[in-house]
Amino acid sequence: MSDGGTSRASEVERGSARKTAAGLTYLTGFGNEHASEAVPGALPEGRNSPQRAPLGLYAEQLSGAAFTEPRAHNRRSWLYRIRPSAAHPAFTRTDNGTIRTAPFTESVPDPNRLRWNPLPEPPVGTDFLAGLWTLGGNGDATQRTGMAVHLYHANASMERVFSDADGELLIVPERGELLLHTEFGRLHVEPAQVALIPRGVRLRVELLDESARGYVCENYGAPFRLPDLGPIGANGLANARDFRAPVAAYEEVAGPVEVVNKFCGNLWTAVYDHSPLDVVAWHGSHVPYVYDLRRFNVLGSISYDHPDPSIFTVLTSPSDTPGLAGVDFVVFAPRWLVGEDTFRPPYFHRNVMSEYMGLVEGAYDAKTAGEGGFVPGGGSLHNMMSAHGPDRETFDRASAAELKPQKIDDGLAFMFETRWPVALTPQAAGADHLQPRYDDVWRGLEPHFRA
Ligand SMILES: O=C(O)Cc1cc(O)ccc1O
Ligand SMILES: [Fe+2]
Repeated sequence: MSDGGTSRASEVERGSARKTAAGLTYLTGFGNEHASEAVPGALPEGRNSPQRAPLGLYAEQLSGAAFTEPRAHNRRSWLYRIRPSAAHPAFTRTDNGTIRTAPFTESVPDPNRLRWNPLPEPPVGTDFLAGLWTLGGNGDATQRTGMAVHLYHANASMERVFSDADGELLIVPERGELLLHTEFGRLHVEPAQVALIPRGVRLRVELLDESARGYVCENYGAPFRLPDLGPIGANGLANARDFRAPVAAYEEVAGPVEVVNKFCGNLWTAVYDHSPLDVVAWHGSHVPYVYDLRRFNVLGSISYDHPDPSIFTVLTSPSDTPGLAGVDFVVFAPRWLVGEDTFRPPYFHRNVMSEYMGLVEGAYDAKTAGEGGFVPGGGSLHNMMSAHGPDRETFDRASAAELKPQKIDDGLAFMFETRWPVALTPQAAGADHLQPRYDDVWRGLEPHFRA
């Protein structure tokens, strides 16, 4: 249950950080009451708020749910820290850079199928926060509804600390390993894994490679949870035991530390005289975690037809209407296709939900790969009711394919699927890396009708 405290000095050098990352210890499970102390005796026994917290620490609660939310969904953690979070100077506004927040009203929602190439190379010295670039989203952060789709491209580690009051951050790396220094301890995340930083939890992102690229779903709504399994039974899809939370690790840094706070769509900054990553022990359920998408237990048809991709849901953020997610995180992981007399790739469809898709590696079975196609680091948006599905090449190939068992193991794609249309930021609508002729992939689907 304990891990040594960490000083920033021991991690500045890249080689040692990689060693640290490899040796990280984790707590396992989803939605648990976890507990961890970096120094033995730091965690109070039998109560949350003793008259004097152990070792001269300050006790502080971080609530991710209203105090009164049902027990099954209530989320809070108790942090035992060197200084209370309240000990900070005033925040002042700072530039939002390329980060935007819902409501997204600057451009007219677009019914067209859209596809982007990866973000261009950022200027030298771009950290994770400066490298965040908002594509669009929906809802309203102040109403705690909806979500934003961001991409990031960074080439420097953060010196500053960031927290997001507007939502939780689901980080989906596509290139480059990250070491996430959080109030709860450290998480290592690499492509094919995802990390979740709960609302309000402070974090510093260290790059373990020259540069890092990926996607972020900022979820303003109910915290992501595991989907119910219904008739699937008690096991399958993402198994709870594969989620890993950090063990406590703290920084005792004297001197100025910039802390940036995203609040109702704007960035605010304050210079602290210490690092707020100074939590020596904690317990609770509002915690960051990592999950390896390669652990996803993919279920599918073993008879005929292509099941709806809801069967690939890793995490869901329910809205106030049962079954209608504010956002689902869906993964298209390696799997066998065995359907008989079946068109095996994704079908042609129009969906009341809106679909943003990204690619972590390889290719996706409905979309032709390669230059100008659906490429790792790129993304597509098929908004509410827009017609899409296999491109012409895929349709021709799959309609003629011999239907022997086939392993799809050359890619890892994912989808943020949301109940509300995704409105674009002007920077996404006018991006140089927006592909101008995406519609052409469905050209040449000629009628074959014979009466
Ligand atoms: O459009 C997509 O590629 C995503 C998707 C995949 C699938 O297998 C079925 C429906 C669907 O929207
Ligand atoms: Fe789709």
